[in-house]
Amino acid sequence: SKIRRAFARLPCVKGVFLLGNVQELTGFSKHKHTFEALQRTGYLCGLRVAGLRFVQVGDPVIAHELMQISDTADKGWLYSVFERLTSKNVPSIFSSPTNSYWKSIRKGVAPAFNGGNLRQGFSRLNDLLPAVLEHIRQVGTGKSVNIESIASRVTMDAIHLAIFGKTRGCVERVSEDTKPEMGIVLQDAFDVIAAIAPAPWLLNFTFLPAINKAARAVKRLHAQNQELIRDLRASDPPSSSLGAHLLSLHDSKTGQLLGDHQLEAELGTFFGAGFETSTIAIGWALYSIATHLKVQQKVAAELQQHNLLASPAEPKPRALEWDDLGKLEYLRNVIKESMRLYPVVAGGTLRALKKDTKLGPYPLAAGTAISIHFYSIHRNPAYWDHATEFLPERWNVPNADFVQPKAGMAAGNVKPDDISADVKHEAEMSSKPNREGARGARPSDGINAEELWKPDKSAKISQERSPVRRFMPFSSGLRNCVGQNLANTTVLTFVATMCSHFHVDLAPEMGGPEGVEKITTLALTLHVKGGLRLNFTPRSQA
Ligand code: HEM
Repeated sequence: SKIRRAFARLPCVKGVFLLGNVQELTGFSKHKHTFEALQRTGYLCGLRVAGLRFVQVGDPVIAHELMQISDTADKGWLYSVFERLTSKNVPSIFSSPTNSYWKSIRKGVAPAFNGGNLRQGFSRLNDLLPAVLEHIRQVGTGKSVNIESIASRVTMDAIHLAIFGKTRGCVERVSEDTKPEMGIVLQDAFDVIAAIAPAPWLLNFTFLPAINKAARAVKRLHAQNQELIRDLRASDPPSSSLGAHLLSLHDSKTGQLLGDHQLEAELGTFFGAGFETSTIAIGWALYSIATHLKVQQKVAAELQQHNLLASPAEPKPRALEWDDLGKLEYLRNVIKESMRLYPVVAGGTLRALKKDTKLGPYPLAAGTAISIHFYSIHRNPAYWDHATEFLPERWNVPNADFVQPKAGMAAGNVKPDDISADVKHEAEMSSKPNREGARGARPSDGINAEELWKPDKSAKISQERSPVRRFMPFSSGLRNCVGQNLANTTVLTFVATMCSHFHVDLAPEMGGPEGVEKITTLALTLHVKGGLRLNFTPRSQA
């Protein structure tokens, strides 16, 4: 009742009688409706649906307070629903509160994503792409492809490479024009979670046909995860791989190596967190390029500058190399801008207050559930000029990931080189070399994938307080995405290769950007219902 009383003082948006804000919290376009609610209420408001109450935050400064290493808030109870996806409701790196278990897993797996290891695995990732290029050529000019079906085969194999050091052969069957079987199982189970998130107990009512279908999807995922563990135990993954790291992890409570249920939770999490997200990020990046001709021309010019662009005179340009990723600055900015306007995890992250806390002017009670809405933060006009326009150039400014100091901000208190605790921590957590990584990941070892997304990581922040992040497609603070270097590398490699070989257009049947907008929906991810269709015209054609 304390939560309820405090909640009642928040600006709220009128909802449906008894049910509440169904449109903002459960509707097809809930990302837009929540954003509109936040716009009307000063970027902090209370929304409720069927007895559940959420404080929505669309202001990066307030979000910053909540996502820091403070004891203000932690991952909330809603994350336990993800544990339904693994057997026995075991916590994982994703669902666990920020405790010693989480810390031991995070520290243990982070090195698998460091620059040295990604660099080592790059050529195998890159080797996946010729089959994709060939498939698109075979489809032919004037016919559209579902880019998510195609990209998902690469992202699935890329995650397999990261875990097992080998692919699952998904790209080999790219001509099937569907997502790989394993991805379909994952997606079905995640659809269940998105639908029943606030009421996971619903899964017990298996006598209802819809729930029965959902329960079967979750069961299939459990079986799939168990098969992955058997594979992992039977194979001998390279010591730099994520799989080897997982196999050598100890439970901080028992001191024992992780058991099967824990491994299942972790493996399921890595596939669940990395597959759909990376796939859709590729889709949004190519959509943005396809719908902005001048941007596409600039991307092509940059590729040409590095001899990576196909043309009638040069139908087979040289293959992309690891070092190119560091040089394609404009394309990286294009991808960042697409992640700003279309953050895959648009609904953001959830926190529960650990103690009574004032958010902005509103005192809230311990236990209050807070939703940090990335979509709104990324479009909040108080923090972004021309917030709804697609402007890759905005990323040319140093430290553009962070709230820019405004005139009148305590300029006298500038502390040069002050990197905030969480940024330092992020860097430490993700860059400690592992045993083999120590060989592969020396700082002098050429371009490190972690450095690719400058100015963020190497930011020299000069603000009085720790820097406030306004760009957070991978979340922010300690609980940010541990796989973001792999994601960024996969997305950039895929998009660069496609743009090297093809001119990309939005397929006419999508009905232009307006048509795409109409069928864009937010479940767990912000995606185009039914998939995004694009036309590819080979640049080698005259
Ligand atoms: C473009 C692709 C991706 C996006 C946009 C993305 C985004 C995110 C976000 C927003 C979070 C925080 C979620 C929350 O707080 O509820 C997160 C966490 C996480 N992501 Fe990603 N992710 C991507 C790719 C990946 C990949 C490729 C992997 C690994 C294979 C991965 C593994 C994880 C894990 C394990 C966590 C939990 C980290 C922790 O709590 O310590 N993600 N991701």
